[in-house]
Amino acid sequence: MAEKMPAIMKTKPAYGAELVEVEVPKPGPGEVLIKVLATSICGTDLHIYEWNEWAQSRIKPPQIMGHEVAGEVIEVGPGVDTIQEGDYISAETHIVCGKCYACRHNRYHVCQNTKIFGVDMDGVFAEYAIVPAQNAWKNPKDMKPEYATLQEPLGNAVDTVLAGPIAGRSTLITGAGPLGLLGIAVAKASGAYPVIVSEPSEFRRELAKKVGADYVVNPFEEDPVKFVMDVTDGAGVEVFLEFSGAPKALEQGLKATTPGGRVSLLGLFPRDVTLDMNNLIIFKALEVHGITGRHLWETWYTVSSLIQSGKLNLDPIITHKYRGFDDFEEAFELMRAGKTGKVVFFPHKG
Ligand SMILES: NC(=O)c1ccc[n+]([C@@H]2O[C@H](COP(=O)([O-])OP(=O)(O)OC[C@H]3O[C@@H](n4cnc5c(N)ncnc54)[C@H](O)[C@@H]3O)[C@@H](O)[C@H]2O)c1
Ligand SMILES: C[C@@H](O)[C@H](N)C(=O)O
Ligand SMILES: [Zn+2]
Ligand SMILES: [Zn+2]
Repeated sequence: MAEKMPAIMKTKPAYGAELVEVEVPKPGPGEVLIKVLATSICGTDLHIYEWNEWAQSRIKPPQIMGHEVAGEVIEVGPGVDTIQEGDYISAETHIVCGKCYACRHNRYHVCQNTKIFGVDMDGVFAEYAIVPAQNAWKNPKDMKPEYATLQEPLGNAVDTVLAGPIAGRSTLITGAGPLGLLGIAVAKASGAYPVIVSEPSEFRRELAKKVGADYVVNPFEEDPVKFVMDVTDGAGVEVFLEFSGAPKALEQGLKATTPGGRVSLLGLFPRDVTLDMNNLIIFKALEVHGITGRHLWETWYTVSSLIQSGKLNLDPIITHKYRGFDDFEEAFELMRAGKTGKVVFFPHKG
């Protein structure tokens, strides 16, 4: 194995990142070293790349970026007995403490001491990467690396879609970015019908259709509430899944949800949102869920089984594949411009 490797690093507290040569790391106690077979870009990586306000407050350059991954374990550190060399793993990115009030209630997804790799420490946009053994998830050997790396964001989508009954339920999804697209795939595989998607980008509406959306609407040209009412004979949808983080989409989705329906909110809003709570939520007796991260480890079992079932239509979502990291800037700029679904790197060129 080479001693040095290329890695996409946030080198400076400014826009962008650099492709640099760094030492291949050694796994410490409780850690494993993986050969990265596939790694994908998350919206959080874009925020770090853009150096937005959140990134400025959280990231400490120099740091290797990236957290969605699939790889083969090539070395285990001292004290690791759950994972072996040769295991094919993906990784939960939230490193939880196991000791706080939330963890002791089995609510690891809201651990108050959560650290995230690729955010609070070096990540996986490299040929080799360190993963804490407690965060490793073993994959079946025949799972394609480009699917295995998507399991972490798929976990977000699964928790959003499956926070309540979905089979046979009319469903509105607002936002068909990478996560909304994964949400469509999960909703369709789980039997939702009809799945209506509100998304302003034509490119992403087309992707939504390819993934399986039954109806798409452009909320900037047509009223999505009227659209939903027309499709559902005036009833409104049973399930509203918010994947855009757009305040207007939230309001429209709540209006389009049938009284007594279910709402799951994953999108993060850029500012405080003002809503008519009485008429949009309370008098409609809506069931509202905030969604964050993934349930450990129940969600991973569901995600893995859904992929293995062959029912998740992931191929149209993976719009860009890169061998090596040489063209990483193009990948980031395309994603920033909203011209992608999921972007996957295969770091090893050979
Ligand atoms: N809660 C969590 O744990 C968690 C985890 C990951 C991501 N997120 C959030 O989930 C959201 C989706 O992530 P992503 O990577 O797909 O983001 P993205 O920005 O790529 O996608 C958002 C999509 O919403 C669309 N949109 C904008 N305005 C809209 C409107 N008025 N109506 C309908 N659609 C509209 C955009 O065109 C875009 O395609 C983001 O807000 C992200 O921050 C939350
Ligand atoms: C780190 C963040 O981007 C990640 N996708 C999460 O679920 O929290
Ligand atoms: Zn992420
Ligand atoms: Zn904790």
